[in-house]
Amino acid sequence: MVLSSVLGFPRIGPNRELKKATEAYWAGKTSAEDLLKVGKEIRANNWKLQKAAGVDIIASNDFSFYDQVLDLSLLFNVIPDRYTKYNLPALDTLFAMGRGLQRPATESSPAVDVPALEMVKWFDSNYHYVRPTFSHSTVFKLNGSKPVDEYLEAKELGVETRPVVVGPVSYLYLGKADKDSLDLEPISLLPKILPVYVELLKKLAAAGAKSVQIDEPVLVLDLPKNVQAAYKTAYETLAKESGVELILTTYFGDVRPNLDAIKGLPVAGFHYDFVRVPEQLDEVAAALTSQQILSVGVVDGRNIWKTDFAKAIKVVEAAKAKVGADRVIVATSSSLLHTPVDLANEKKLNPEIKDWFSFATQKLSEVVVIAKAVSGGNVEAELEANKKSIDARAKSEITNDAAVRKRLSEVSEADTKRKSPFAARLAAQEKTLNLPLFPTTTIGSFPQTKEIRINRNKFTKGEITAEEYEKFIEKEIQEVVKFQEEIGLDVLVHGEPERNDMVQYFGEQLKGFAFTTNGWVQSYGSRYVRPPIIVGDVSRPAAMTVKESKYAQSITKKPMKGMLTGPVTILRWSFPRDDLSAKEQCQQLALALRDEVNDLEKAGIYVIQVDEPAIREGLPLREGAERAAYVQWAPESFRLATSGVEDGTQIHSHFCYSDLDPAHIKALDADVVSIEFSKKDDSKYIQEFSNYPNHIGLGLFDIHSPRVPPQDEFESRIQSIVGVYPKQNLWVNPDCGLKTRKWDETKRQLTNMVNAAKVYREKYASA
Ligand code: MET
Ligand SMILES: [Zn+2]
Repeated sequence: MVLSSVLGFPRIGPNRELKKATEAYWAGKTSAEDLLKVGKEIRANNWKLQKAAGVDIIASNDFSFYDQVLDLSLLFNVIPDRYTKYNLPALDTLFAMGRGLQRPATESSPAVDVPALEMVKWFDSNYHYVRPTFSHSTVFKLNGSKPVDEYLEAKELGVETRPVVVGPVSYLYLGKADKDSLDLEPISLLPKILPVYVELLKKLAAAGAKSVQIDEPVLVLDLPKNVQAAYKTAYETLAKESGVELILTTYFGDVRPNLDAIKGLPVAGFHYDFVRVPEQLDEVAAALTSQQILSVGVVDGRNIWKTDFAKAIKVVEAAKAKVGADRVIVATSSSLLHTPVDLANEKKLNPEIKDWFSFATQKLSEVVVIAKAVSGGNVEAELEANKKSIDARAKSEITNDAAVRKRLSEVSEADTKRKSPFAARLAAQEKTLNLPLFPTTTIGSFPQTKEIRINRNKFTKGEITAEEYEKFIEKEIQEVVKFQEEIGLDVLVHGEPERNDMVQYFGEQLKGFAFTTNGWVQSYGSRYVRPPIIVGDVSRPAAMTVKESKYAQSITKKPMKGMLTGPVTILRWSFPRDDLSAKEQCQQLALALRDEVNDLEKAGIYVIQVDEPAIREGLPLREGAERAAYVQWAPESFRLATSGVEDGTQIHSHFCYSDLDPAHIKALDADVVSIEFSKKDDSKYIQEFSNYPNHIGLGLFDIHSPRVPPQDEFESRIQSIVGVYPKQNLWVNPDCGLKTRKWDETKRQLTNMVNAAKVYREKYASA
């Protein structure tokens, strides 16, 4: 009998109950007890749901009020001193580390302003974890009992669970040294943290847990030798001293390059992601001892597609043939945290398309059916229905648009190159645009006010007509344009008032996309996203942004910048197809955007910005062929979208979010790029892009903060940049769009920025 296993379930609740409860608590509207109660209800529902679906191995401790890695930091007492001095209850310490602690001054105490710990992307997903931050003074000790409590809580409900915790090597390797301990290498703390893991595992065993899912996802990264070596130390200790069976769990990639590090470890078994890397089966199976279990992840925890049962069963059968039915478990590829909760909540999806989807709740039955199928159970009806749906999708016109395929097959290399090299383009652009030294601009969005949101809602609900809404948007554009002219910005934007979200706005107008009404997925803390779904071949039925940009240009003599989201970013922030390569999906998006870029140019827009903030996060986790291919096709897609214009049309691009590779950015061949910079106080970082051959704007202020840097601060920032970059290459702009700011701050921030640029312009004009 092959068992079924689910590695974790979304904790946000079917109707975002957790978000509502958490935010109400933060706002001081409800008590901690109220919040704890909601958490308990969500956990109970999740366990019961899984049990009712027939899942054999159900996870506990997959719940979190913020982030599962942060939970471990609290549990292991990895709490930097700056969060302990206010004597907060545990729950508030958790939130202080996750989101910072701000309190106004009172008569008896000064104001508190402690920033949050660093937040980092969880591998290549859109989930973010809070980075463990270690210092020489960190003292590991058990500081609570969350995993044990939640195990017992499930048990009381009659549900036997398998607790899940992030393992010691991954926990340390995902962390970093605190500011005061920069010489500390986190992995060197292994001997100190192991006893605390042992204590925790012993407590779980004492509570009755027979096995524990111990997540070691860093095994899919390129690991340094000392980290690889840490596995043996860690797991020999844990296995020997804890008295509980461990299932060492990996996901999101290929473990083979690190297989030697875990081969022969005294654990009960291993879990691998065979959705991402089915090819690893032979080698990982061969590395098992004769007793060890193989948990086979075949139901995708990262996407919304119905599992192709025939394909999944083949993989499980192959595993069975290698290790025997009693040592195989059928599982989700990863936790289901990254999928929306329940497809049943979607009332508006086209039924043809809806039949292709499977959200977390539906995936539970999938694991169960596959396990039954390979155990000889009778699931004929389920297999047949599944085959019908899979075949229908493969044959559907939505997934096969002959015109799109033909157009893509005709793309030539010339289509991905501008007509002339940068120098010639620049000369042509100087004529069209006639910009001063240190041209000033913004990144696109202006404050999304309450009024904007109210009117958009009214329009969506049909409470105002399209004409009324259009008039409202025009009025917003007028105000934004007028303001920019008043303070003397050089390249204007229309402010993006018509856009709900920089990806959704385009997805809604492109053919090949579907949208959910309730398909929320946790991004970080109480922030959830609802990614569009690429369901079929993508094309652009009609212009998407021309009307607004053209209108904006018609009311000013200054150049108006058109504003688009790039192909890589649209792909990365959507649920992609699993039946077409990422590269081809990106190229289809690029062609659709190319039409838009060309139409903007035709409409008299001669500066066009194509944002690619997600280009870095798309980089495959490991070095190798896949990564090498990505750094080719991702910039190439951008160039395919932007190379149809004349030399005199200036193409901008924009990036925010950390750690860009200058070589990667260079490959876009954009005339001007703007990058996030204001928070990088590292004096080395300023050099990073100094060889960038085209023009560049380093973001001069943090758009996430209401703080208004005074003019002289802007001047000294410009001063330090002018020392490193050729001054004729430089633009002056913020870090990113201003949509989350208030008007008052924005006005003062931009005024100071523009005035500082003017000072430098005059200085060099007279020099
Ligand atoms: C995350 S990048 C955002 C760019 C977009 N044009 C904006 O200004 O909001
Ligand atoms: Zn940005």
